[in-house]
Amino acid sequence: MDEINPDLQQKCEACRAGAPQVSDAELAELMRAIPDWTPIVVDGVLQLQRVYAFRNFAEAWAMSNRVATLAEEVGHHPALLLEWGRLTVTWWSHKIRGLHRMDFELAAKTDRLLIE
Ligand SMILES: C[C@H](O)[C@H](O)[C@H]1CNC2=NC(N)=NC(=O)C2=N1
Repeated sequence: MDEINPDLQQKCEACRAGAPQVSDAELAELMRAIPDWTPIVVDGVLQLQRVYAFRNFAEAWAMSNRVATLAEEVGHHPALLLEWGRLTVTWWSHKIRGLHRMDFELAAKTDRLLIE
């Protein structure tokens, strides 16, 4: 098992067991900041999901690379489903099996990676 990069671990507030999940009130408030995203529940775990549409596979692929680069920078990772003309991005915090404020921040950052 290769050494876990300690500063990456520190960087990701949401990646620690015991990190706080957002409350229902915070969820409602935070969702207003990311109106194009949808809260979903998968295997009992609350997650944030958005489907981005593109003209072809290459553009969806390029966006997936930008999101992957963001994830590596912050040490917090989404699920990415890459298809022809579509990229589905799903953010949640694995360790706490739910949503941390960081998931909302990263959803907003993901939107800013779109190149119109
Ligand atoms: C060791 C590594 O830093 C941790 O497993 C990180 C990796 N990326 C992660 N990403 C997400 N979304 N949740 C996590 O709990 C998580 N943990």
